[in-house]
Amino acid sequence: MLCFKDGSSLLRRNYVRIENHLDMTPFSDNDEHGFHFIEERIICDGAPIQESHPGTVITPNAKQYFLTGLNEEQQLAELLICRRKKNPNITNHLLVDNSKCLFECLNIESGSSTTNPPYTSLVNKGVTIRKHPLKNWCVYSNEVISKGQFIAEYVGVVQPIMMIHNSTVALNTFPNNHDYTFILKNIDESADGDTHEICGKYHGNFTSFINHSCNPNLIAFHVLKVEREERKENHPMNTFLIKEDVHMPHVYLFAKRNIEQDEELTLDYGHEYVQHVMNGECFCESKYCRYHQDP
Ligand SMILES: C[S@@+](CC[C@H](N)C(=O)[O-])C[C@H]1O[C@@H](n2cnc3c(N)ncnc32)[C@H](O)[C@@H]1O
Repeated sequence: MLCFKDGSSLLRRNYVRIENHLDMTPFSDNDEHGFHFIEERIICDGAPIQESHPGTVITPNAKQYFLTGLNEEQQLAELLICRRKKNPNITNHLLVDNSKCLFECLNIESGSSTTNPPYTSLVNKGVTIRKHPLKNWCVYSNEVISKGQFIAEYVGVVQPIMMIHNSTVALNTFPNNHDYTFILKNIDESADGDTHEICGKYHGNFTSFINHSCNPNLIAFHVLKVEREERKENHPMNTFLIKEDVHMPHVYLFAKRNIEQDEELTLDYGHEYVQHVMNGECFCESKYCRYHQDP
């Protein structure tokens, strides 16, 4: 059994059981395809880290929602902003700005240690990774998970998108043809498209092995970790950001609905990905599958 920190908590460890019912090949840390379990994302050398946007005001017309009640509107959200500092006036809620679908979470349970980031994984019993004849490795929950629960951060190597697309050697020599990239949403409006991605191919945690489903039970949020905040008198939140990394948000996975024990954890990779990277071949077996056609 592998044991690793999930990147969300400095104290808590998530447990991963590896099972391979097909050929009993052990999947280990640093196995034949060179996968290394890591605890936090790695920023690749040369990736420009932009810290800017002084005075960006977040959520001027904010509404309040609770994390455990994600609704359709929230599920469409593109960005979750996570403050490191607590605002004593606001407790346990998310704020949504409809115009940009900004999420803001405050005071999410962070454990007893002050060094803990705001998220502590609520998944106590960890996950099991098993092989499937068509999808290869799959991740299953070892416990019942409630809608809205935080699962883990998608970690890997953060790199400029061009790096992997130019690096055909790396892609072609990899012993399997699975793809492990997560495009980061660039929220810098002056920038031309997305610039960075997280590659969980060689370095990652169990989230690298989460497969696509057309009816997923997880949802990914792009999270900006606010390093510092300042008081601003006229602002409804009384705060504004003075430092954020707009190119490299963190990707946090949450339960989109209640999940049963031993249910496979899945995400919707999006049409572009399934069409172009998976050639439209989806084995999610969901009755809502967008790609499977009955013979
Ligand atoms: C991030 S990896 C997921 C883990 C992967 N199954 C493995 O064995 O390492 C993404 C790759 O898994 C495969 N995959 C994920 N979801 C799938 C699905 N619903 N149907 C078929 N293949 C899938 C595709 O090859 C895709 O590029």
